[in-house]
Amino acid sequence: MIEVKNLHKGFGDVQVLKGITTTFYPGKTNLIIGQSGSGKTVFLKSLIGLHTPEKGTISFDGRINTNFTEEEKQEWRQEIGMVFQGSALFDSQTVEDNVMFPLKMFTKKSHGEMLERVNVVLKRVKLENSNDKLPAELSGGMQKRVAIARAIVMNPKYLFCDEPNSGLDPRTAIVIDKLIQEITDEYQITTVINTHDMNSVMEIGEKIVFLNKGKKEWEGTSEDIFETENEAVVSFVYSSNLFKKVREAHLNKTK
Ligand SMILES: Nc1ncnc2c1ncn2[C@@H]1O[C@H](COP(=O)(O)OP(=O)(O)OP(=O)(O)O)[C@@H](O)[C@H]1O
Repeated sequence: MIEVKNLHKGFGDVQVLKGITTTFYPGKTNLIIGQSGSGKTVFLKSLIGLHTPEKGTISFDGRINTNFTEEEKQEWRQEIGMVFQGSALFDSQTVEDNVMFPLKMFTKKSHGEMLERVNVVLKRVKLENSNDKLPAELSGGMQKRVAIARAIVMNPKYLFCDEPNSGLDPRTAIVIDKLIQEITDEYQITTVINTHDMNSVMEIGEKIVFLNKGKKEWEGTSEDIFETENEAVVSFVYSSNLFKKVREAHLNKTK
């Protein structure tokens, strides 16, 4: 569980995050949405410790990250998995080496043990038999699977994803979203995803936090988002005609 309390972060005179309070539970896909510039990236970077809060706290299962000793910080880093926009794989390394990287970096396992673990996670993302391929030989969707395998190879408690399905066609994007949701549930990971993708909101939004100008404007589930009267949420989420129609149909059905 990640508890964010009254989080403030700014740069110079510009206040970006203005007192965000929310809780993310294990086993749930938590989505951060909001207009460009609303503070989603600064929020995610604060969660992974790249920004230090000016005020407020972020605690990981009761442990406040700004209070960590160097040793605790090292331990906590190993509890975190990350999936970046564009997959961020090492182009000159094979799939196997990409996925093995965190194990080599953080553990003293033997090569055999590492390989065993790599094969488990590659199987989980349905990429068995791709060990020797280079990223360039894979489709965008397969590259994302490698990135997910690498993110979970250390068996993380927390998973952070920045636009995990950017650049994918809608069908592949949903497959990747569902994979993240299944893994989150299976391993009871606390997963936080930054997204622009309204399909993701509808498909895997178990908890959605809507940021507006650095404040938490609204939070709820993908079901709640159909029913909300919050004007800022409605105008953002239902800005396309397609989603407007989906919402109208849903509301008519439940009347
Ligand atoms: N390191 C920084 N220094 C100064 N200002 C910053 C820094 N990082 C972000 N900002 C500012 O914070 C605001 C929020 O940026 P952020 O990148 O978090 O938005 P976002 O919601 O992720 O946008 P997008 O959807 O376009 O990625 C912007 O006005 C940005 O210019």
